[in-house]
Amino acid sequence: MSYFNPQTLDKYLSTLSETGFVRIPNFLNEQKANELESTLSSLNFDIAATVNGRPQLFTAEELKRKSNQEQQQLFSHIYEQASQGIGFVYGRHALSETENKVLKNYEAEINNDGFLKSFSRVSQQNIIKASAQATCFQRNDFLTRHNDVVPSEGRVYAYVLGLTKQWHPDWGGLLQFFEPDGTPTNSFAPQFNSLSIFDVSKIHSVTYVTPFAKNKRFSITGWFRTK
Ligand SMILES: O=C(O)CCC(=O)C(=O)O
Ligand SMILES: [Fe+2]
Repeated sequence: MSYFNPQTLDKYLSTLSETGFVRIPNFLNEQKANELESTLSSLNFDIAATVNGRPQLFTAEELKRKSNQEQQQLFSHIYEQASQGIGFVYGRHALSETENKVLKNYEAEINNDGFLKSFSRVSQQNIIKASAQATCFQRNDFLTRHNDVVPSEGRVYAYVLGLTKQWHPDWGGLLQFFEPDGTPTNSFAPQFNSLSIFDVSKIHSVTYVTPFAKNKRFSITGWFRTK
């Protein structure tokens, strides 16, 4: 059984090179997508947040150990920065450090030669790897506008593999693109087993997940890289 759904990537890759982004539906074999979804549903995520302008990771226990006052101070600092368009809060689990077999297997599959070659061809750059992290956005999580350019990592394309089974667009959590002046353009609502790919220079955000979101927004995200 093949890990990916047999489909021709070519038409999607031409859209990617013409517009800078594309979404491929039904990307993985259905059974593999279900397996990843149930893996993420029971995974421990650290909490990634921007503190004093720097990304920080907390374990859930570390946050719980803080007093109410410390938590309030931390979040009022995070929200003050966010009000100026800086920062994020969401759950993250790095695949480079995971012991989980299902996730390890995913990482190996997304790094298969065929993909790396296809993405090298479209970008006309030598893509040597795809990085990966599992993410979970729940109520009150967000990721403000940014681009994904990191020259030291040689990021070329970002990808988001959607693993949320049920989502309502009114719950937020949209992958939202913007013009450089902040005008919103395209937007992708979470969609199970879709692979969204975009040029790292595109400005984007994950919109605030509302307090009435009933589910968690699970994804595996990463970058196709030259370094
Ligand atoms: O989860 C998403 O849709 C995008 C995540 C993202 O922009 C990032 O991790 O840099
Ligand atoms: Fe991003």
